[in-house]
Amino acid sequence: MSATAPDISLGQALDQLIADLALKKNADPHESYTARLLRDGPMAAAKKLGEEGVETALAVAAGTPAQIAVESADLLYHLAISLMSREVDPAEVGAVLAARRGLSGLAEKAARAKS
Ligand SMILES: N=c1c2ncn([C@@H]3O[C@H](COP(=O)(O)OP(=O)(O)OP(=O)(O)O)[C@@H](O)[C@H]3O)c2ncn1[C@@H]1O[C@H](COP(=O)(O)O)[C@@H](O)[C@H]1O
Repeated sequence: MSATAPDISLGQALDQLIADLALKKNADPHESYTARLLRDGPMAAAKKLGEEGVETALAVAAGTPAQIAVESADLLYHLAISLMSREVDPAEVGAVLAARRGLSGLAEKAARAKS
């Protein structure tokens, strides 16, 4: 991995990506991979997302930090495509994460086990 810190945060890069993808939604599928994936629909997007999840997991298990970063970026791209393919606003995902903030995963699990 690079010795210096990147000059863009993951949140900023994701916001930028999501804005860029919205502009590609109705592009020519011969000129835009995004448009091609969206044309192919949610089932194809889900398959691609699963593949990228496995590739990321394999990188985490045995890859270098740089390989993990590359596979993670592919995974996030295909997650963004998958959300678009089902018309889920990425802000909804953000809201779920924000609502969970400060609630320990362990406490949440324990509360679930009792109900
Ligand atoms: N961030 C990405 C991005 N990340 C990953 N990918 C694509 O996803 C692929 C990773 O999936 P795979 O390794 O499975 O690739 P593959 O086997 O060639 O894929 P398939 O043949 O199975 O479709 C990469 O090779 C890229 O082609 C991306 N394609 C596009 N973007 C962004 O989307 C923008 C719009 O792209 P277009 O819609 O193509 O103009 C670009 O400017 C980028 O910012």
